[in-house]
Amino acid sequence: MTTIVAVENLSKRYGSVDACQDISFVTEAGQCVGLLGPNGAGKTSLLSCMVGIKLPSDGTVRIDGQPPTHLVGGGALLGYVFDPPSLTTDFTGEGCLVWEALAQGLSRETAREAVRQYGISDYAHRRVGKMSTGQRQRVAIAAALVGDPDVLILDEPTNGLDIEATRWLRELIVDRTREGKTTIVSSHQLGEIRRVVDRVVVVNKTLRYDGPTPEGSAEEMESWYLNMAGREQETIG
Ligand SMILES: Nc1ncnc2c1ncn2[C@@H]1O[C@H](COP(=O)(O)OP(=O)(O)OP(=O)(O)O)[C@@H](O)[C@H]1O
Repeated sequence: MTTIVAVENLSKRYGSVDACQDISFVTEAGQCVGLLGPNGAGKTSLLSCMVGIKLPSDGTVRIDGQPPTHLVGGGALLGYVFDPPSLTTDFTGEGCLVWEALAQGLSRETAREAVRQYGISDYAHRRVGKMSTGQRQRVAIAAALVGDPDVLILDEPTNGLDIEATRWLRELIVDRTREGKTTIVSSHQLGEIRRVVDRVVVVNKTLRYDGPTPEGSAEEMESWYLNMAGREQETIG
């Protein structure tokens, strides 16, 4: 097993707000890891530090041994999508993929191939600003995948996706894992998460759990999660 993502003693503070406190975990190449935690638990802050769009207050992140800030434009290693996706609204869907491909030193044809491969041809000619939430999300995911990155980080990617698109994303993640690619995905959809991940990490400011996805019914998983996230008392009370 080769460690591809290493988070070590990561803390993120915004003024007096502690979003993440002393979080450490590693992800092996080829794993799919689900990141769970209640609203405000620090998932987006953690993932933002992991991809280098925010700097940790303390601690380090290494993607294949390098700080993520050294990987800007290095899409072959790292792709990511946050919610809402950061796409230029005046670009067409295809334009976004072309932009991303050229930034990575890839050809326009690679971008056009990705439009076909990721099933966004029906609306890729439309401007992002005129797309539905789900269409935008699919374009953002396709743009993140244009360089076929070894590591893909997705923050609540099923937001706005319909049932067909949710299945599309699930199959895409499962295929990536089969190919030995790494995916880290945050979500509030426990049922969806357990269908694609090998392992879950639960945070609520601090790391609460890092291990295999629990077995059992949907209700049992929900109770397990609330307990891990430190929410069981509040829910029962
Ligand atoms: N830019 C910011 N400035 C100040 N506080 C922030 C900022 N971004 C996040 N926070 C705070 O940090 C904490 C963690 O927020 P974060 O968005 O990382 O949580 P999350 O787990 O992704 O939440 P959700 O599930 O609701 O998306 C929250 O208390 C939030 O209000």
